[in-house]
Amino acid sequence: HKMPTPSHRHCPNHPKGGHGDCAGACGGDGIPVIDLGVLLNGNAEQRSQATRELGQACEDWGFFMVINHGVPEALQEEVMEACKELYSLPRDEKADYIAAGPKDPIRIGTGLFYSDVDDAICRRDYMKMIAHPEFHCPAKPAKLRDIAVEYSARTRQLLLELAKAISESLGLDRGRISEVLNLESCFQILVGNNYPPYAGSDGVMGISAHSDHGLLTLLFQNGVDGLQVMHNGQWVTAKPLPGSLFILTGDQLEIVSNGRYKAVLHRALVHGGQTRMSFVSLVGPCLDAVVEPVLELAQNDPQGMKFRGIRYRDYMEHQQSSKMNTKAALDIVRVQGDILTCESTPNSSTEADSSD
Ligand SMILES: O=C(O)CCC(=O)C(=O)O
Ligand SMILES: [Fe+2]
Repeated sequence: HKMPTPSHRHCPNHPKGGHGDCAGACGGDGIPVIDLGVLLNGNAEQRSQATRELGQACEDWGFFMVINHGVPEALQEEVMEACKELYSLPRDEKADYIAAGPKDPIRIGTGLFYSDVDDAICRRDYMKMIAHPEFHCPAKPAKLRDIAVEYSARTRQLLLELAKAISESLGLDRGRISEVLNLESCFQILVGNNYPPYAGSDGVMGISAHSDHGLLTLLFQNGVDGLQVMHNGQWVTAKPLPGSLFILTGDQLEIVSNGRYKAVLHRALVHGGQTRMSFVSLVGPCLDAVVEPVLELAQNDPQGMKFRGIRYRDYMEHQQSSKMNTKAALDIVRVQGDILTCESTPNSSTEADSSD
């Protein structure tokens, strides 16, 4: 059953029109803002209010900004700098990673392909490294390791705290999602995306519409906007509040919540004159966890169980091996006859392209 809808405060940034009301504070365009300081350290009443707002953000948007998150800005700068250095290494120092396949723990790639969902050429360079349960990191630049160890630990802790509050927002014990997904052994990947400037950016974009395969994704950027999230059928450009981090809901949250919290569809545009960079820290279930709707949620749902169980490792493999985009990967576990909208594009010619 649904929690009672909290009384909506009117969004001060949107006196009229647009997306109108939003729960709690909100940034431009009504994107919800979650104050982690209040969520973790507020008094009981403040915490339960913040938890309701978090649930509302997951349900209405699948996307929000966190403020007072405790990840030092200096550390974010260091991540950005180290990543730039990695990109600018001579090619032979990166050759092993460039040759790596989707199952390798460290991978550097250049994407240039046509996406027919967006009718655009997608142009993105990326660096991916698995950070948990085993930590992997390129040997150069030498400073990257310490920075990545700390950054991955801090963002993982933040995302796991959010997972507890999200669990509570679903009316479950705080530890329930963590328990069913074995988040102690969670999968975590860091991704640095680099989008070169593209003058006359008509028909060119950075990354085509997709949802992330994990549970929760944290993202920040180099001051150049371009991330868009789908909300109420419209693309909304995400403009971060100073000091905030973006959080996106992933496919595994949609599955465990039995469809109540949907994975957010998102994409990134390129900038005409500036390089855009984004940095992703994605947390998912333990690779061996069989992900399925939490039993209590399915039992309380008149439509019953909306997804079948699947091992996260298999889900990821499926998502990465098939030519698809948007949210087609979820269809493999969707229970037949379900009336949820399906946004799959079976004839798509794009590669699987989300943060893997
Ligand atoms: O660059 C962005 O803002 C989005 C990146 C993204 O969606 C991803 O890496 O999965
Ligand atoms: Fe993504």
